[in-house]
Amino acid sequence: MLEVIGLVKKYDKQNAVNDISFSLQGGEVVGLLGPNGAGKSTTMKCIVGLLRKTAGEVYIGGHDHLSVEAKRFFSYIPETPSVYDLLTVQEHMQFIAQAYGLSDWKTRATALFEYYDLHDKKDKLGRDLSKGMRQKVSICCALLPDPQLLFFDEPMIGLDPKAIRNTKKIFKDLKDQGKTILVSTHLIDSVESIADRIMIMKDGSIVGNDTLEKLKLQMVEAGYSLEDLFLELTKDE
Ligand SMILES: Nc1ncnc2c1ncn2[C@@H]1O[C@H](COP(=O)(O)OP(=O)(O)OP(=O)(O)O)[C@@H](O)[C@H]1O
Repeated sequence: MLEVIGLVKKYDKQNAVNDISFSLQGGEVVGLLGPNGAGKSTTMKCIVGLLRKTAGEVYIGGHDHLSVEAKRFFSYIPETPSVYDLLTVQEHMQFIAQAYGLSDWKTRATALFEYYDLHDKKDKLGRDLSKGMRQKVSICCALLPDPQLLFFDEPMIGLDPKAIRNTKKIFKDLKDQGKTILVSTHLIDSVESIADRIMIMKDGSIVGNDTLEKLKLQMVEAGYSLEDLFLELTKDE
């Protein structure tokens, strides 16, 4: 579903992403973990085409990531969900439907509003939404075209415990629907319960990449927790 080969991103002379390669199979949920500044957001933004990569190749659904064909496969939910101040929640969906040329989107939008508890908010303006609601609107907009692959950048930041629990449930449901998900975070426990695989980034490189099952096995043998392993792999020399 996603293949990243030798991705490099330099800001001036600094290598923010340092020749990384990885892939995601269809239906896999992968957590991209790393401390602040590790390069997670830069990696994601290069993959979705918001930042120009310095080198490397990225394929989505077998297509170059910048092609229209690739764009039909995925949605990206940014760290700070930005909504249009003067569009209502319903108008956000209409905007996405028109941009993607979706017919018969209203039934799907209504179902998404029901599911994400936005039904009574559908006439609210973007500027009047809380951070949690903005995120839900952002997720509904992302799901309206029914993408197979979803990128979430730091989805738990700024959410209260209830909204964090809801977001975890959303991941679980999307996983059950067979979606492929890459989620970047520095909050380990936010992905521990849903990720099939964890990739750990440090200083622009991937320093750990394994299934959660194998990682847990290694951790139990070594008497570690996932947090211990994360701190060990990302510690400064
Ligand atoms: N626009 C930019 N110009 C110059 N350097 C940048 C820019 N954006 C990010 N960087 C640098 O690139 C490196 C990777 O940053 P990035 O935001 O990708 O990390 P991150 O892992 O997402 O961190 P966080 O968890 O804090 O969001 C950091 O050293 C950062 O200072």
